[in-house]
Amino acid sequence: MSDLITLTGIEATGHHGVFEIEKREGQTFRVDLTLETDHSAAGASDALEETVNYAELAEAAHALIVGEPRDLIEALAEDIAARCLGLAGERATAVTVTVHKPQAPIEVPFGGVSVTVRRERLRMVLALGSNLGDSGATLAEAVGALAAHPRVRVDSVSDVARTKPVGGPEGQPDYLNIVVTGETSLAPRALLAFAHRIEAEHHRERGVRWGARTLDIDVVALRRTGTAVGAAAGGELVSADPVLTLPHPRAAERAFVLAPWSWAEPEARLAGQGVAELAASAPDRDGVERLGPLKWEAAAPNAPAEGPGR
Ligand SMILES: Nc1ncnc2c1ncn2[C@@H]1O[C@H](COP(=O)(O)OP(=O)(O)OP(=O)(O)O)[C@@H](O)[C@H]1O
Ligand SMILES: Nc1nc2c(c(=O)[nH]1)N=C(CO)CN2
Repeated sequence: MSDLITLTGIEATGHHGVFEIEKREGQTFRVDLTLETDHSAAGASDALEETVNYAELAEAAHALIVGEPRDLIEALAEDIAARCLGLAGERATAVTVTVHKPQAPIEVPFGGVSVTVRRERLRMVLALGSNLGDSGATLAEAVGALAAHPRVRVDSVSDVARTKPVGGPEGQPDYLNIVVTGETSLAPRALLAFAHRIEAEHHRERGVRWGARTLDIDVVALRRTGTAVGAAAGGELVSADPVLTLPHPRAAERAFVLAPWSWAEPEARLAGQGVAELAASAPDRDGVERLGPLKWEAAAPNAPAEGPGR
């Protein structure tokens, strides 16, 4: 989508800032935002329901400027981006938000200071595994925690696979593995940090490489929205960053990831190849047994609702 809705100069007094005096006295904040959308339907029908009402976007940004004080304008920009994507839902793919702070406490003459964030809705594929403790319950709670995040939407949870351990020390218990697909408006690094937080809540310890673990959550792939599941590498994010390598560097050779993913999304592709075909030729394919659905809804901390960025 390459059509835009742009709002500039949404202005109000807010109480954001690191310093106590900023929180107490307040100052002017100004916001510009651009929503990436598709105007073809609204352009043809002339119907407000087919687009995102710019007044709602402006009111949302205004409410956050005058609302709960944040220390950083980065955090305010992040909140506004999330709210706009939540309001727009499927009608937008991305938003760019700039927060200006013209009276910032800077001791030298300056012409202006601002931060800009761009956030987009991403299709996500996560692989979860566990081979210590009550693995079924742990996986169910982890899916519940993912679904309860306001900026994550879980669309499908694969059947559970019982799998033979791949790599790592001898004598580990079998794993339970699942794949979760859905959408997020979190930045990729923030999604990984959230996954690590859920792992930590389940007492994940990192010792021996590929050692037994209570819970592992890997980001297998992220894809821009608006590209079909089966599209060859369509919109797939690629990154060589060791903190978050995309797609996951070992996913394409792991039947314990590929098989459950193909059960949840039979047409899925990874780096241009069919996931089901990759699963059928992965070295560990004979160690994968399909058990059945995971009952996770009851484990959700809050009932899953709405969608990313609400
Ligand atoms: N796509 C990714 N998903 C999850 N972690 C990743 C990814 N790319 C890089 N990493 C990094 O890998 C590091 C090790 O992750 P972790 O301890 O989960 O590895 P592991 O599950 O034992 O092994 P493997 O990476 O082979 O699945 C993490 O600190 C993380 O920053
Ligand atoms: N069967 C199985 N083997 C593994 C798994 C896993 O989830 N399942 N995870 C690993 C590192 O992430 C290493 N080996």
